[in-house]
Amino acid sequence: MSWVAIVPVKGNPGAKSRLGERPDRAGLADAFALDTVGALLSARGIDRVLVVTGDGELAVRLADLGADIVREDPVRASAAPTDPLNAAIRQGLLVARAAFPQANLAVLTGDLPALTPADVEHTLRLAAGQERSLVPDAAGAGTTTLLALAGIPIEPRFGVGSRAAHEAAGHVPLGLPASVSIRHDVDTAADLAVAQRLGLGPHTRLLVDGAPGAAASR
Ligand SMILES: Nc1nc2c(ncn2[C@@H]2O[C@H](COP(=O)(O)OP(=O)(O)OP(=O)(O)O)[C@@H](O)[C@H]2O)c(=O)[nH]1
Ligand SMILES: C=C(OP(=O)(O)O)C(=O)O
Repeated sequence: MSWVAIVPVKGNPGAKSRLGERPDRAGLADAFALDTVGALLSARGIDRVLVVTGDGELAVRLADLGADIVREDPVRASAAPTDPLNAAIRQGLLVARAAFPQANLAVLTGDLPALTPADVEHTLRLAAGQERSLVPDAAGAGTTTLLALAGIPIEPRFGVGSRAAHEAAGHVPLGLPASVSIRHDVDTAADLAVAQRLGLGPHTRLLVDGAPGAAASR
């Protein structure tokens, strides 16, 4: 089966504010996106990765990895000032549906620095059996990945309580244990310490290993 991934990336200066005021915040936010996209590009079954972002510098680095960039529409975002994340995702979904009408779609948050290609491939195998599905975050209330088969409408409702909102819209949670990398988005320093134990992707590992103990002690 053929899948297109859509990844929203806020970019800097505002990204990952819940990591707190720390000098490596912006670099870590970039690294999370690079590692998420790198794992997706290495996963069998993912044909294209579309990144929706307004951060031009990061877009160049993501494009160098092999991502297709959808430049976030500032008009669209400002028309939905309370919900720019879902506005950006809708923008990516429109591009994907128009360019790849036969593809199944998977929306992933761009903050999965421990994501492995093997976990992506396992997720896609499970998702092939459901018109609409989702992967909850490790805590269970949020969503890291929202999936729909080709031609099935998909309405993103990311944000607080998104798992329940997505389930109400017909997305079935896939049977993945909380330990798998695809359930581990990183919002806080504590999340980063957990992701470090799972195994970080190369961009994030470089930053975290450069400051030993930083992830666990903040
Ligand atoms: N393109 C785009 N992506 C967004 C936007 N807001 C959040 N994202 C991305 O959506 C994913 C999940 O968002 P969050 O976990 O809230 O990330 P964040 O907004 O950087 O983090 P906080 O500042 O701590 O809320 C991450 O990949 C973000 O980069 C947005 O306005 N536009
Ligand atoms: C975007 C989400 O959560 P968070 O911002 O906490 O990562 C979500 O779970 O839909």
